[in-house]
Amino acid sequence: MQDLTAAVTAGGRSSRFGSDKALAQVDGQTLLQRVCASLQGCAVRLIVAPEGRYAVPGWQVVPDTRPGQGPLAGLEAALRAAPPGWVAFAGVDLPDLTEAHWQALWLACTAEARSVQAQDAQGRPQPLAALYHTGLLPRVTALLDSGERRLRLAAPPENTVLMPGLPPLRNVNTPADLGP
Ligand SMILES: Nc1nc2c(ncn2[C@@H]2O[C@H](COP(=O)(O)OP(=O)(O)OP(=O)(O)O)[C@@H](O)[C@H]2O)c(=O)[nH]1
Ligand SMILES: [Mg+2]
Repeated sequence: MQDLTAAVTAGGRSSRFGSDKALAQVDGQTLLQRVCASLQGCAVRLIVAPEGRYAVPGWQVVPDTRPGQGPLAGLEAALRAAPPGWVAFAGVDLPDLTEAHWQALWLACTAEARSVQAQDAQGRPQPLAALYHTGLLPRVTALLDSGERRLRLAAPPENTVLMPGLPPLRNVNTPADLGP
């Protein structure tokens, strides 16, 4: 984990949630705190968000280079700010993320890989709780410049390692997703 740069992308508007979901609580902790806790073992720790919106001790806030353009733009800002190497990139809205999730992805890295992503039970990749290499920055910038916004295109499929079998990650988009 020391060799990974942590980057939590938190520049969204939470329009479906209705208030800032990063500050919503699960078991006495905010969603942002929970995701940060899963990445506390990383030496460099970044939150991509507007300056002044969040303060987490030990975490550096990096502003979006293209505010409001979505998580692919958040990844661009993260890859730009990170030292060369691997970035653990997470959404704020995955309260069940654990250090074990990141360690499993880290162990699955290969020499050719530029991204490592968990696959859910339906076989869908999970690009918002995934590893990305800083070498992807020119590709991500070119995608955004061309108007592309889909995070799942950030890495070429042939350089993406998919890992089935990890515990499913709950994704919070509305207050109902927080459970009863
Ligand atoms: N840095 C950054 N992160 C973003 C941006 N847009 C969304 N995100 C983050 O990407 C993650 C997943 O995005 P969504 O579930 O769509 O969150 P959201 O955009 O805040 O919510 P909605 O407005 O309901 O779509 C969350 O962690 C968001 O904070 C952005 O423009 N910049
Ligand atoms: Mg959104």
